[in-house]
Amino acid sequence: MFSFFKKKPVAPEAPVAPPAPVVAPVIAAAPLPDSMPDLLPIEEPAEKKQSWMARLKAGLSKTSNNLSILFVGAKIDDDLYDELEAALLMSDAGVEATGYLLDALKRKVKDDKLLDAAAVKTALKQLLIELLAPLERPFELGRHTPTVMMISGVNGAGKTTTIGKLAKHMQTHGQSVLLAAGDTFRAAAREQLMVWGQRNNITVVSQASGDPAAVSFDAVQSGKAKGTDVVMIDTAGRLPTQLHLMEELKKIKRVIGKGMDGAPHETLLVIDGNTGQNALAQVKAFDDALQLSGLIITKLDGTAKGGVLAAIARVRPVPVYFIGVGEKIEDLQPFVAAEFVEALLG
Ligand SMILES: Nc1nc2c(ncn2[C@@H]2O[C@H](COP(=O)(O)OP(=O)(O)OP(=O)(O)O)[C@@H](O)[C@H]2O)c(=O)[nH]1
Repeated sequence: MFSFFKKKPVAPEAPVAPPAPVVAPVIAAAPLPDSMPDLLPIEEPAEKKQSWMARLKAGLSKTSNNLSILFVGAKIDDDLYDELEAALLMSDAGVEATGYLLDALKRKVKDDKLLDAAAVKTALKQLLIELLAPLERPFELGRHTPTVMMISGVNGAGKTTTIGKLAKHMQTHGQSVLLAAGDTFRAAAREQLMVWGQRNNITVVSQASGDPAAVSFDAVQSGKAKGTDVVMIDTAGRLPTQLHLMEELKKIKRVIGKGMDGAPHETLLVIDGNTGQNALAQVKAFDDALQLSGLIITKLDGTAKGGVLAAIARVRPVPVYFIGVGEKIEDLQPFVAAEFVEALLG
């Protein structure tokens, strides 16, 4: 059993197809671009290592400062509720979730006859945990061989770095991983993944002149032939308003399904948590197009918009598998509602 991933017993799969040719060009080692930091070493010196909770807390401090300050020596009156409403909206919790939380909190204060601000804060924490809990879902591996993951998102959301972090985590936990450089739009993105794969001994399927659907298909075939545990398919960044590119994503998903029945087993969206309500719009648009199975929310470090998770929970509750608070490998961790709320209002 893994701490980072939940391992399911392997289910019998359909007979393995004959090996497909894998294009795996050898490219000279080049300096890694800034956008793909070297993710090794995993272990940092103990004195430098902050615990996950400390890093999560530090990352969310801009959001939490705006909320926590309200409860310091406050009276429970309309002013407190007005300020709380403003703070929740400023944190990009959105109108729906803010209204829901305020109504529920007022009811609880009345029913439980809460008299001081500290008790109200505790009640708010409880309500937030209840709201966010349905987003919490352990990431399961081992149901399929390979488990095929398709990763999408807007430009710069953190897709490629997140794939790198997850691949290293999986490799560390004894899983074999194969990556598909499905971002055929940006040559540098492909090279970035290739160089990183070489350094970390992870096979990357790539095509110089690429159709992303074909690269994805090759990767799935190769993963099946080799009995790889996980195939992760990177895709080029795109905006939901670029309709032809959204159609391309749907095609990639369909073609992956032709490579393996039931694949992709995980259709993931990476969102930049710093974009607040815009991130919610992305969740809706990508979910409409792809029927997402999960989210990965990056860049929650330094954001004042951490409330967006409440908006997602209320409006489009797609499970959040992982959250990220920085560029290092250990800065990406499974989402746990109680931890998140503790960091926000602890
Ligand atoms: N501060 C911070 N930066 C992050 C985090 N995750 C990723 N990044 C950085 O965000 C930048 C963009 O990351 P990429 O992985 O290249 O993003 P992408 O979505 O693959 O980008 P495109 O290929 O252009 O679509 C890089 O500089 C990453 O190091 C995070 O949790 N916190």
